[in-house]
Amino acid sequence: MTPLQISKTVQHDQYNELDCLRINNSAACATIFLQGAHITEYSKTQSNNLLFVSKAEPFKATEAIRGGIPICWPWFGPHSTQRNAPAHGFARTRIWQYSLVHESDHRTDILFKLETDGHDIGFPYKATAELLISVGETLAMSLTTTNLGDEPFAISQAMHSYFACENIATVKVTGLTGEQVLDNRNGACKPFPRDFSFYQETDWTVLDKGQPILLSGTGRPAIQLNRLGSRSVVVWNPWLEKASTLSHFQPQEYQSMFCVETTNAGDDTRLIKPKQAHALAMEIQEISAS
Ligand SMILES: O=P(O)(O)OC[C@H]1O[C@H](O)[C@H](O)[C@@H](O)[C@@H]1O
Repeated sequence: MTPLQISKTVQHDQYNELDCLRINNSAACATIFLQGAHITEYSKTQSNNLLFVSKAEPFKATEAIRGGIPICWPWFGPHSTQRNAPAHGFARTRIWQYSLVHESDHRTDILFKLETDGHDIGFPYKATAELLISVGETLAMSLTTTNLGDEPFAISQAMHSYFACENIATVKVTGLTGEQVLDNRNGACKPFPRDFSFYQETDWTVLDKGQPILLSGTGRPAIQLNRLGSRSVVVWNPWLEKASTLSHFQPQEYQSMFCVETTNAGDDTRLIKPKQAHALAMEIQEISAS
């Protein structure tokens, strides 16, 4: 397909089996796939992609992309009761509708929308998920869930952000002073270290107060992660052994990625009443060379 210029800063393109939008403004460029409303590239002008995407990713229809920022919705992790429901919900393999809502020289805002009609496996409710992705000096994303039905429902969710790094051994996660940390591998609770480094398989849900988090030692500018509507973060690296069991992933790539996921997970699950909405938002900001 020849890319179609749909506005000054947005092109509609295709990569392998998937349609995508390519955004280019004076501050940054980005690639967002319509399947999953899935951003795989965010690069400030003259910089590298700050998101990790696996070299083994085939970009196939109905298969979740390994890397970027998968949207896990309307549940995170395994479904609480239905074993046959897909891990991390169904939003990441659906095609979302989009509209360009704002464009200037230095910022482009696109709104993605997914609607459920009560017939989806694991989620018998009517709802919309609306994801605003704003590409500029910072990358801002806001995911609003609205209950369109007559009964309340609970959701857990994530912006499952894969960050790129040169060497996992030097990465530091600072400011995540969780009061409760759950090790998702074995259910153990433990304190979260003040300055966290990766040295083994890590899969933690940290319940916190939603404060900013600093990601540094990545071999590129440090990142500040700001959140709204989130009092939990999932910190994940599969390390070598688990990496070899993952789809669309080369085992050694565990050294060049880590996930610090803006979530409503664990005890931070949210109840949404009829006609009400909940928004989960984050902003990723490069702050300096590290
Ligand atoms: O392989 P996926 O379904 O994309 O999940 C990848 C990972 O996502 C989260 O970080 C979970 O906490 C992990 O337990 C899971 O392994």
